[in-house]
Amino acid sequence: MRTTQRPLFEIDGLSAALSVSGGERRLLSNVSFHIEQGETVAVVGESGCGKSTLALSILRLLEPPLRIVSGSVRLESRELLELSEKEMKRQRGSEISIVFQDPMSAFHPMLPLGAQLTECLREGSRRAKRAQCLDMLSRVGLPDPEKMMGSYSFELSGGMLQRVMIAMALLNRPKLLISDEPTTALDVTVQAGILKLLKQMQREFGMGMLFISHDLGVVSELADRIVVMRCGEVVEYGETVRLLARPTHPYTRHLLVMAPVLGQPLPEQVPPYERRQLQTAAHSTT
Ligand SMILES: Nc1ncnc2c1ncn2[C@@H]1O[C@H](COP(=O)(O)OP(=O)(O)OP(=O)(O)O)[C@@H](O)[C@H]1O
Repeated sequence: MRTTQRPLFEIDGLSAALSVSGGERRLLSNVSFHIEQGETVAVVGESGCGKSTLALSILRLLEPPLRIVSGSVRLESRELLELSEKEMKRQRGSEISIVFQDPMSAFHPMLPLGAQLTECLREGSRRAKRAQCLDMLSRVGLPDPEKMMGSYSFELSGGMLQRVMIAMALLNRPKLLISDEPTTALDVTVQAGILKLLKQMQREFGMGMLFISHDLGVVSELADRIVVMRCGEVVEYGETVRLLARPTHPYTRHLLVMAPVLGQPLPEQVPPYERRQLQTAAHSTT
């Protein structure tokens, strides 16, 4: 429910484009939504719809030929698109953190994990930083944090390394955590554990979470509200329970049919002829 106060995080009319010879191709068109403190908002859509472009735009990490064209991105009323690069650098990793899809590529293979974790902390003595890292590693459910600090990324399983990445993202207690397909690269058996951990950490720290996924089934467990994106545009946006029970846009219905985890029958509101079409489409692509 929208309060009268400004939300924790707000995107308004955000558009981004890719420069191509003779013009531009829109990758995000007029994207708007907000996230309250302690709330999870999921952005869902198929590959190529612009989810990662959105995450990188929020962090101002888009590189040419990609660029933000217009709009506004506010964290606690601060306009991120107007900050200097130095100010924005300070926001990243402290006020807004991100957990990426592939934990293996997020760490330097030749540096012990402990050194990479402590590097994220700006204040405090070496000893205090180490203590903070050990505390966070145990909070994310890793056994033997001392040993973990001296380990290298290639020595850990994907699931364990994803937990280290989550610990790293949370070290500075960010106000907003962006999770960009955090379980896609992992075994099905460890996915549920990582989702549970993210939810638990979010509750513990009271932060807002933007959860990016191609899978409506995964986000149905986690999100308070869902933003459905297609070809860079928001086609539907609403509370999870309502959106899953009564999707209004045909594309949302299509994603529902494609969501294996959800395993629910199609909502009654989908007319019979459309059900047949959607089910046939789902079967023909699997
Ligand atoms: N650096 C780039 N150069 C050219 N095109 C790009 C670049 N980055 C993204 N795109 C294009 O922008 C569109 C959106 O890509 P984006 O990675 O944001 O989608 P996505 O929804 O995150 O997809 P996925 O789930 O596969 O990561 C795609 O058509 C993609 O090909």
